Amino acid sequence: MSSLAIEVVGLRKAFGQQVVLDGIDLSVQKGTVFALLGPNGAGKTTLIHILSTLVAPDAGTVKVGGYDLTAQKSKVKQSISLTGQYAAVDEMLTAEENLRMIGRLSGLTAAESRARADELLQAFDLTAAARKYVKTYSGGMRRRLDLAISLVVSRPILFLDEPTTGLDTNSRRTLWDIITQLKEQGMTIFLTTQYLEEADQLADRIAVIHKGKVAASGTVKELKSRVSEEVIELRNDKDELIRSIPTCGSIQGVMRALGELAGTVPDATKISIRRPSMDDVFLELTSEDKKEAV
Ligand SMILES: Nc1ncnc2c1ncn2[C@@H]1O[C@H](COP(=O)(O)OP(=O)(O)OP(=O)(O)O)[C@@H](O)[C@H]1O
Repeated sequence: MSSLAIEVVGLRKAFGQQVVLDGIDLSVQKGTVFALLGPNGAGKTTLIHILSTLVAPDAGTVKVGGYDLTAQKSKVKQSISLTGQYAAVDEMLTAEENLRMIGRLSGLTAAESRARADELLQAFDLTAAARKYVKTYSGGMRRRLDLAISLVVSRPILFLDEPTTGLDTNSRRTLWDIITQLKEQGMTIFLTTQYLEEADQLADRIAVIHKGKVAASGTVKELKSRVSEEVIELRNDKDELIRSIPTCGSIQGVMRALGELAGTVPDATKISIRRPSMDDVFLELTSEDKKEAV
């Protein structure tokens, strides 16, 4: 049996004249977290919608859970859960009612639905609020419920479209913990995110899509090492960043970079050297004028 949960080869999708995905190749190992990054409008949601059978591709082969997306669509559906940006939660019901309703709709008995709802409310720290209307929930509680709802019936592959967008730091960290636990239970998680830190924290592998193609893919470490070894940062009195310069990490590289800068940044009062971040990777891969490391 293949060790891959998702295999995509030559995937294409256009909406009218607009080519959104122009030959995407990627693969995701079972039991790992895979993060898809890309600028706004890069096609992340479109890709997740194709992989979760909501949108048909124009060309390419896609296997999800070992099944062919086109020829074995119902098998694919039975292998996946999806939490989208606008999940189907009824705000006029309580969390408990929402979970039980989805259980019943998914074919569980009343007793099974109740037991599964209780289990998920506990796992997602929603027991105290279980009987409150969802419309009274905070953004973080709401997002935990979205995720819980998509897990009422346990499936091996979970798609998460921007799971933490708009959440505060604490809620984001709680969701990261939950996602990590799901992975530890053996689930494969494919997520899209605008937060590079999220990909950095969670993902075993990352793909950056840009202009319809995979601009780069690999582990966080591999992607960071593609950019530069070290980044010099210059800041002013107010600690605002005024220049960042990628370097090859050698003393000569740092000296060269500083030599080239001489006299060009009179406002700079502080200097630091740091490892590249995912932001550097993202900018390097998606910006029109790339900065070469010196
Ligand atoms: N059903 C559709 N009909 C026409 N155009 C569409 C449709 N769905 C998406 N698009 C277009 O495809 C492009 C990619 O959209 P998509 O939502 O996949 O990007 P994204 O990377 O998820 O962006 P964001 O980070 O802003 O959510 C956009 O230009 C969008 O307008």
